[in-house]
Parts: sequence; C-alpha cells; structure tokens
Amino acid sequence: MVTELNTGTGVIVVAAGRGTRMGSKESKQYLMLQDKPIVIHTLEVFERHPLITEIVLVTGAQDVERCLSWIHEYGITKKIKVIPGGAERQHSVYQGLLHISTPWVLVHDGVRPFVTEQQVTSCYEAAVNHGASVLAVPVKDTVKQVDGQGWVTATPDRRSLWAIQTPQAFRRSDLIRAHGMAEAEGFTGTDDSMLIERLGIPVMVVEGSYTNIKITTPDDLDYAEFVRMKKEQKGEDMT
Ligand SMILES: Nc1ccn([C@@H]2O[C@H](COP(=O)(O)OP(=O)(O)OP(=O)(O)O)[C@@H](O)[C@H]2O)c(=O)n1
Ligand SMILES: C[C@](O)(CO)[C@H](O)COP(=O)(O)O
Repeated sequence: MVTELNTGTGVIVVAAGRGTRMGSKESKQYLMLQDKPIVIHTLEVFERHPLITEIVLVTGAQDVERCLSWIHEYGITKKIKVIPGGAERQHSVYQGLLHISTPWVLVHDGVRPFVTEQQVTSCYEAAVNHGASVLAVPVKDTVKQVDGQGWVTATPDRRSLWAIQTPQAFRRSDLIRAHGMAEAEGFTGTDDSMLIERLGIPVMVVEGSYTNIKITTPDDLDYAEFVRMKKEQKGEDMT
C-alpha cells in the first residue's frame, strides 16, 4: 500500500554508455531488438506506466538528436527530456537528476528493456513505504571472492546474495545528497544504491525476475531476442 499520495514520479533512463563489452560498432542501447532500438523498448515501458509522469533520457552528446527523432517516430508522448551523460554511469545519473523535479525518482538502465509494469510499481511502492528500494533476484550460482592471483579467498553464504538490477527508487533529495557526497569524496559506485547506503539510508530489496537482464555482451542479444519472442507468443504485454 502506498502511504504517500503519488504526485507523479520521474524516471532517469541512463543510456550514455559506450557498450565496450558488446564489442559492436553501434552502442548497444541503439542496437535493433526486432523492430526497434533497445532503448526505445525500455522507454515504452515508462511511456505506458501510469505512475510515471516524467522521463529523462541520458544519452551520448552525439546521440541526443537521433534519440529525439526516435522518440517522435515511435510515439513517446510523455514529458521527456534528452540530455547528454557523463564519462561514468554515476555521472550520467547525476546529470539526469538536475532535470527531474518529482519527489521520488526511479533510475533505470536503458539496456534493461524487459522490466515489467508490475516490477516498476513494486519498486516505487517499496521506496515510498521504506525509503529506498532496488529490484533484484536471488543469486543462482555459488559466488566466490577471488584474489588477484586467482585464489579463492571466500565463499559468501549464497542465501544472503542477490543480483541487483534496476529500477532503483529513491527520494530525489536523498539521491542528490548521495551523489553530491560521492562526487565530493571522489567515490564511484556501480549502482546508485551504493551511494545511498553510504549515507546510512536503508535500502529494501524487491524481487524482480531473471528476464530483467542488462544487455551487456553479445550472448545477451540472442537471449533478448528469445525473451521477446516468448513474450509475444504468450501475448504478454511487453510491460
Ligand atoms: N557513462 C555511462 C555508462 C553507462 N551508462 C548506462 O548505464 C547502463 C548500464 O551500464 P553498462 O551496461 O555498463 O553499459 P556500458 O557502460 O555502455 O557498457 P560497457 O561497460 O560494456 O562499456 C547502460 O544503459 C549504459 O548506457 C550511462 O548512461 N553512462
Ligand atoms: C546498476 C546495475 O545495473 C545494477 O546491477 C549495474 O551495477 C550496472 O553496472 P554497469 O557496469 O554500469 O553495467
């Protein structure tokens, strides 16, 4: 149950990376997934989501214009801004924060097109009810800590390990403070929750799904095609 009236929620969709692990000439967020660029599939989830009132797409400076034309071409009509990102994902999020005005903010990877409407809602509600939230799935493999020479140094208890996804949802004021502190201290995290945790703010995990993949390496593209096909066969709304 949402304890606060939803006065509109904004989402920062980060898509300003170079996609080096994909090894493609085109940045992976712009690769076609069946009939449209991956980043458009992702934007469509938030275009359709009733809680989302504003979108900030953070992309490469050289890609702002073509993203704007895609937004028009594919009929994204919600309040949306397209802005250039930074050298690191964290910088891109921080840039996006400067253009969003809602009290609660979701941050989502532009290369996670399979997040569902229900997962977005659950993430938002958990943040409003608990202060901050991240979508995640329990780890299926055993995870080990390994030193620089390749020796196993620890095997954490798998029952406590979750693979963290996005969206991640926070109070805008908390996220601005967290990014400001990280920048002042020269700290770079791999997700926004790390920056929030550094403020001592508790973060609630919301269970997502294993299909909410981050398209990162070439094999992820094959899997993404498969996921899309299966959803279409089931007649599942892509949300
Ligand atoms: N400076 C950056 C780096 C990443 N991202 C975005 O953050 C998301 C997750 O990052 P990742 O999967 O690592 O994308 P890349 O950084 O592009 O990939 P790589 O590390 O392989 O270069 C992606 O949607 C990516 O576009 C971003 O907006 N700005
Ligand atoms: C934010 C994230 O998707 C959570 O798993 C992940 O940390 C992004 O990492 P990347 O190296 O920027 O893809």
